[in-house]
Amino acid sequence: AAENACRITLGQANQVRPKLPLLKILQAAGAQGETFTLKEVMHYLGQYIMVRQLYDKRQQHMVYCGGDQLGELLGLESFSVKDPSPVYDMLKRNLTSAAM
Ligand SMILES: C[C@@H](c1ccc(Cl)cc1)n1cnc(-c2ccccc2)c1-c1c(C(=O)NCCN2CCN(C3CCCCC3)CC2)[nH]c2cc(Cl)ccc12
Repeated sequence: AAENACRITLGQANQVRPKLPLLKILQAAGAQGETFTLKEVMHYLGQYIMVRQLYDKRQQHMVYCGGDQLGELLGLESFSVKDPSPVYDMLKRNLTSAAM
């Protein structure tokens, strides 16, 4: 019925499609497929930072991504997880809506 159709489209509506450079980073962290929720994108980016050991072991909120593809995408050598704005700016540039 209509509400089911609505739920199906809503389900699809919050999917995003990462552009290739970001998709490669997510896949390096174990992501499968080409469309994700924003929550999944953030999860895989966090996993990527952990697996590539880009965070400072002593100051664990600091991420040193210079020289890594993540740093290329962010245009940053480092950032603090306490200020997500550079990450959101990068996502705006590297995510398209998958609903289309
Ligand atoms: C609140 C959240 C966040 C989420 C988004 C943003 Cl833009 C900032 C901040 N967050 C808080 N600390 C982290 C973090 C810190 C160091 C290393 C890895 C992750 C995260 C990030 C997550 C995540 O999915 N976080 C789950 C719980 N984290 C706690 C921290 N844990 C580790 C901290 C370092 C030592 C080992 C555990 C991992 C699980 N995804 C991210 C992706 C990026 Cl581009 C940057 C940071 C994160």
